[in-house]
Amino acid sequence: MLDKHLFLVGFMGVGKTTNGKKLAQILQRNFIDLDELFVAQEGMSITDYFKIHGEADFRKKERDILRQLGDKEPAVIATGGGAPCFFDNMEWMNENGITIYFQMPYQALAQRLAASKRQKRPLIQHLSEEELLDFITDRMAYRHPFYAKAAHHINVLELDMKQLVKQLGLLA
Ligand SMILES: Nc1ncnc2c1ncn2[C@@H]1O[C@H](COP(=O)(O)OP(=O)(O)O)[C@@H](O)[C@H]1O
Ligand SMILES: O=C(O)C1=C[C@@H](OP(=O)(O)O)[C@@H](O)[C@H](O)C1
Ligand SMILES: [Mg+2]
Repeated sequence: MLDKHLFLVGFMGVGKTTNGKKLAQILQRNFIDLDELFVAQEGMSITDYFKIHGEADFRKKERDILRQLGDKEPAVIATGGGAPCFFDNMEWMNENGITIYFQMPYQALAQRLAASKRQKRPLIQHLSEEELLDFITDRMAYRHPFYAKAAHHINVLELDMKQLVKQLGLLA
């Protein structure tokens, strides 16, 4: 396990970025956030990129940036919530590392997203908590089959990263 990337996948707000940093620290590896890399390379926020170029262009760039990671040393990589659901990104991640699907109940996800800085996430920035729940339910109907191709499925609502490391034998 240790000589491959670990790709964290799952819906917006499930904690890929926050937990990814912790996981990388525990495993003493580099941490890469696909969204942060996107912002650094394009020189603008994801919200601005969506406004100026639209989602279709975002997805193409996101795919290209993901592919750049193939020859980097093994890292913990937090993907954006949509990345696994476009092109053959999920197959590519499965070929180039270990994929871990972070899940939690939709209600908890809606609460968490409502409390977070929504302006950073263009797809949900104008939604109320109630609308968020409908949005999550709708999108997950489409997205879950992509996420479900991950090697490991983990409920992260009450899981800390030390437990995850043990559960998956990541330090073994
Ligand atoms: N274990 C946790 N408990 C409570 N809130 C959390 C936890 N992990 C993340 N959050 C919060 O949830 C929001 C989304 O987390 P984030 O890591 O950005 O998710 P993702 O990268 O999957 O979209 C943030 O506001 C973050 O502070
Ligand atoms: O689910 C999505 O389509 C998106 C998720 C975001 O990442 P997080 O999952 O880290 O919020 C970011 O890539 C962009 O706003 C689109
Ligand atoms: Mg994130």
